[in-house]
Amino acid sequence: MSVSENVVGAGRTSLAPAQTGAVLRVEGLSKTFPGTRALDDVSIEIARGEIHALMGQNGSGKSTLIKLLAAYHSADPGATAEMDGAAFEIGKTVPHGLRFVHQDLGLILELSAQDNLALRGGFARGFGGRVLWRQQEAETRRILAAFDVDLDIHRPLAAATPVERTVVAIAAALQGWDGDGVLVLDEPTAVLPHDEVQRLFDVVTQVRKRGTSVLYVSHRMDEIFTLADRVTVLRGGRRVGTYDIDGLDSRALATLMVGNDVDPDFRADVVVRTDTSVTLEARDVRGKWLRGVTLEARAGEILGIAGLAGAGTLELPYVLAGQGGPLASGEIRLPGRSEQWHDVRHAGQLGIPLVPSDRQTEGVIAEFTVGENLSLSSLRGLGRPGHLSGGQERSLVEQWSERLDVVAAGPSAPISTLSGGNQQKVVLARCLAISPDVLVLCEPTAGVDIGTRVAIYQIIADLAAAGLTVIVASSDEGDLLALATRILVLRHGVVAEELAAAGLTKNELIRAIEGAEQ
Ligand SMILES: Nc1ncnc2c1ncn2[C@@H]1O[C@H](COP(=O)(O)OP(=O)(O)OP(=O)(O)O)[C@@H](O)[C@H]1O
Repeated sequence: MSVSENVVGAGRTSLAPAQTGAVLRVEGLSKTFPGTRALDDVSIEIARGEIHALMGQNGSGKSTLIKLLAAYHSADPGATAEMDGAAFEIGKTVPHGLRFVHQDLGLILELSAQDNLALRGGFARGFGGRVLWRQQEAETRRILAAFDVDLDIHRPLAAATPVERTVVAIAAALQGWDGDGVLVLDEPTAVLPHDEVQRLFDVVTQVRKRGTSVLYVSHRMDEIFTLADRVTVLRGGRRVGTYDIDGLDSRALATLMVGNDVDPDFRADVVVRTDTSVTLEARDVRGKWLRGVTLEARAGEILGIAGLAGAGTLELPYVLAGQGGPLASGEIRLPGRSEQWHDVRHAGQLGIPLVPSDRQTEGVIAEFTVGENLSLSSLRGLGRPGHLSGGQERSLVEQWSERLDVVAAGPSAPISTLSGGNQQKVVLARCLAISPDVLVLCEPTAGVDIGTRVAIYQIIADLAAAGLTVIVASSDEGDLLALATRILVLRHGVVAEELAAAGLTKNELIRAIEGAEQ
């Protein structure tokens, strides 16, 4: 399907690509890594002023395509590329009108918004190179005003919300450049809570109104249907096609990505247990955001934790796993093992595995291989005391890689060569490989594709059916609806509502999270 065959949906602010032409055109793009053909003869055209989604399963080549556009990787010979009709050497040069916000945002969190913008765009300087701070401040405010954010420009970004940081990264990318071009956003909402996603959409819509096209990578289907005009789907490094969003529904899109029928509204068939014994109790849990949470969970139960940013949702899993930091307080016990209560600051000794929300900094050890990352928690149980059995380690790694369908060149491949979603699968496998009785998950499917997501839901549901207690905190309502048997909704650090998950609709859950009247 060529760009000119597409009609952009009515009611959107962009023009049909046929009327506007392509601002970016790439043809015949391939990339081979040792042992992996990450992209194979891919073509893509971005129309002027459109929001163009790029979707595909983990490892389908989305990040590779973006890294080639950014000239981070070199391309295999044979590709051609044009920006605004001018040819450029893809993988070697980056045209002026092509800007990027990568997943890690590329910001220095110890510095303020003003300093971060100046580091990219340069400081306003006067005589003798002296920094003109007043001018610098005015320029920072001018840049950020375009995005309608109320941000303290002098405060370190560490204290800003995730969406504020994302906005600063977008502003930094667009600095010194108004109008035509393409802004590439690589999974900007991977771990943004629901309310902040809407704010980011507003920012993206403003960017488009300036006439800038957006190439938007995301695994979240609802975002694509809200925001995008067209979508290019990759599968196994090849382009499946480019489609008008208005002609698709989520099941059709999921099926294009995976290659066979997938139900994006999958709900795990987990039996609600009230007859089993309580396996985890926590009382008066407090922290940076938490203001006194008391909860209990039973064997075979999947307890969901929901809430807006700042409600303490994403802090709770860390505190329960003994990683809540110096502000954490409260008590926890695992009655299946002992009646003794433990201070949550020492809960680490209970060995509750945690799938952390930020796999880059907390989940994987970048210098280790796939196998080493996966077997890390299980080493004590492999072989005789003091003697690690290489054979047992290999078989553990093989078994879990297969079970979670980890796409890697092999167990000895560096973890950094895996796609983001496949790294997440390795982190999950590491936690499951120790056969825990209680498992705590924070954003378990961040950056994970729809097919794998459903596979992960099914594995967790099967383990719960066999007696595992699961606590799952997520900013993605889809995770909670697919998995949980019961959901605690946190507001302002306390449990504001408890919902039975059976029959719960997404709107009901969102209303509860936002604290609106039911
Ligand atoms: N530097 C590298 N060395 C070797 N293989 C790599 C490298 N970078 C990516 N790959 C491989 O290329 C393939 C495509 O990876 P890529 O990161 O582009 O996928 P993706 O679609 O962005 O996935 P995700 O949604 O999980 O982020 C994968 O098989 C990956 O393991």
